[in-house]
Amino acid sequence: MSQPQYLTGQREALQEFLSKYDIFLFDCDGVLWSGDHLFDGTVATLEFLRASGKRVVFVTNNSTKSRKDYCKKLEGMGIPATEEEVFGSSYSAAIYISRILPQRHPELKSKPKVFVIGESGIEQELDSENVPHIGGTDSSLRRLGINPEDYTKIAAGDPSVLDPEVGVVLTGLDFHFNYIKMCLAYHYIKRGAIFLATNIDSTLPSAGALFAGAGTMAAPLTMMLGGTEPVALGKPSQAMMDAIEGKFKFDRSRTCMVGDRANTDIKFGLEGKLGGTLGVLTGVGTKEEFTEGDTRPHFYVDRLSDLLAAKEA
Ligand SMILES: O=C(O)[C@H](O)[C@H](O)COP(=O)(O)O
Ligand SMILES: [Mg+2]
Repeated sequence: MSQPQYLTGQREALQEFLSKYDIFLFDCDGVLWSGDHLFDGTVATLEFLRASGKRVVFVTNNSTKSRKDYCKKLEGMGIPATEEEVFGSSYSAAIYISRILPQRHPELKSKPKVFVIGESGIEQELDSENVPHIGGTDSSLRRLGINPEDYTKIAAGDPSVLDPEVGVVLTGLDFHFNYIKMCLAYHYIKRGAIFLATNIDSTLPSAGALFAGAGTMAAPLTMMLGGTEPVALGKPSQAMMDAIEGKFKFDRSRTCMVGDRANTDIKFGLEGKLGGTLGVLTGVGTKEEFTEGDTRPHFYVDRLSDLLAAKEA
């Protein structure tokens, strides 16, 4: 397996690297920022790339925000962006549910609703595709524990707690995850609902450390279901890559994926047969993973702003 080329501090190698690509797909968490902490030089680097005629698309697995929310976050951090330049796992899942799934599962016509475990980003993107949904940020589900009547009603399939029109369960990063949501999702799936996830990242980088990722919302269901894994629509899913290519019509050979996580971002770029992948060491991935792991980027740098060294003096 080839060794990735380390580019930090290598002006000529960085210039040659940049000359290979017209479009950069940018992961967000762990590359541009850690939570709400913007990494130094991020704005200058994106401005440099855009001034050099490069196209920038933000491709994030973070399903808590919609494209509109991400535009606000990016603008707030001094990074101009349009909704057209943002592609998140919530949007990828919403497109899949509204446009791909009905072709494969005609039975969903009578079960159009999605039971959501996740935050507002998923609800907004399902709304953008006119997909009806329940759960999510519903305050009646943001409670601790479970009542005796919950047990009896769920066990009996009472339609007042198990909506008979739910045909899909979609999990994503949920900061209000709890027992009742898990039990409802399990019973929907046992009753035939299709098990999907926006993404199954194990951890979430924030404040320079790691926290529970979206995958930890799906994992308990997989255990309860005896090992059944969800179909995940975020990176590295090629359904997401195909949707992005369909929207931006880019030349894959002239496109580079920039990310901090080997098993999502780098795998996404490699399996998508992009012209290149660049790992950055400011998020989840480590130098050992990038240089000795099973999924290695073509290139890697310590931090995104190292690309600025390519600028002519
Ligand atoms: O747990 C998660 O959902 C992920 O850690 C997080 O959302 C990753 O976001 P990305 O690095 O793809 O921007
Ligand atoms: Mg990331």
